[in-house]
Amino acid sequence: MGIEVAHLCVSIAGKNILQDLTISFAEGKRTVIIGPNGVGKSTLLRTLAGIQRPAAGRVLLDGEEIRKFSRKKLARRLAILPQGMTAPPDTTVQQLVAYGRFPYRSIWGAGDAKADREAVAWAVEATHLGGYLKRQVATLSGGERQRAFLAMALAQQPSILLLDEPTTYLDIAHQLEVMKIITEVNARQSMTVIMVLHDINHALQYADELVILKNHRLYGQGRPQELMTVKTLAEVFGVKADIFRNRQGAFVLSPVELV
Ligand SMILES: Nc1ncnc2c1ncn2[C@@H]1O[C@H](COP(=O)(O)OP(=O)(O)OP(=O)(O)O)[C@@H](O)[C@H]1O
Repeated sequence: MGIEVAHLCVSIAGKNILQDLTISFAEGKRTVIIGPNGVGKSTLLRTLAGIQRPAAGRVLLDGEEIRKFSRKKLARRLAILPQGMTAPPDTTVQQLVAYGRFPYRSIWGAGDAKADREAVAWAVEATHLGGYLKRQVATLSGGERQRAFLAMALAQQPSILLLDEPTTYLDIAHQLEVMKIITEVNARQSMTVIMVLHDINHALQYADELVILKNHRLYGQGRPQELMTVKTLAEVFGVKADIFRNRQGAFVLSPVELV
């Protein structure tokens, strides 16, 4: 069943940020949300995570209203990695990743130590952080830090992973590394991944499905090859572009000029 929104409207500070969105997110797939700056992509992600309350409409997880889930119950199903995460001073990578286990602790702090160890070990392995466990998060490079926060989210063992621009500020090799980790986790664990990306070529390469927002509404949802056309780029981003296939057979987009 997974996660869906029905006639979702969100207002912030008296402004309508999302209007009448109805979207069912494909279970076990990678959905990429794209759209112009300020259209409401991060707001949609926060609303899916239960952080932002809808003004109208519903957010459903397995057919149940998300607001009915306790914080811990929700965190066992769903993890979000917002933009610009920072860790408390002196936090080590090991401690950071272990924070991901909070939904599995009782109010007394007790948990299943073996399950915690296994989940942390798996998250560390998936993100290739084995050599960094004792390092302070503050001393990591941008790419390492992003992997550390990703590991914390993975340690939650969610079935739905929400990522807000996970490759921002990373160089091209580290962008690919993060996208590869996300792709592997999605494939091996059948984890539903919903992420906001700005790079349209990454969206084309890594999305099973695209959700495109325009003017705070749903412009379209579907397979990248079908939805991401020259017409869509002109209508949504106001950009004229060439689209062609690279040697791997993937679609690549080259912006040419403003419409
Ligand atoms: N706490 C807030 N107070 C006032 N306005 C807000 C708040 N949070 C978001 N907004 C506004 O809501 C709109 C949508 O913001 P959001 O961050 O969801 O857009 P976005 O599509 O993710 O943008 P970007 O691509 O620039 O990251 C913006 O106009 C933003 O200024």
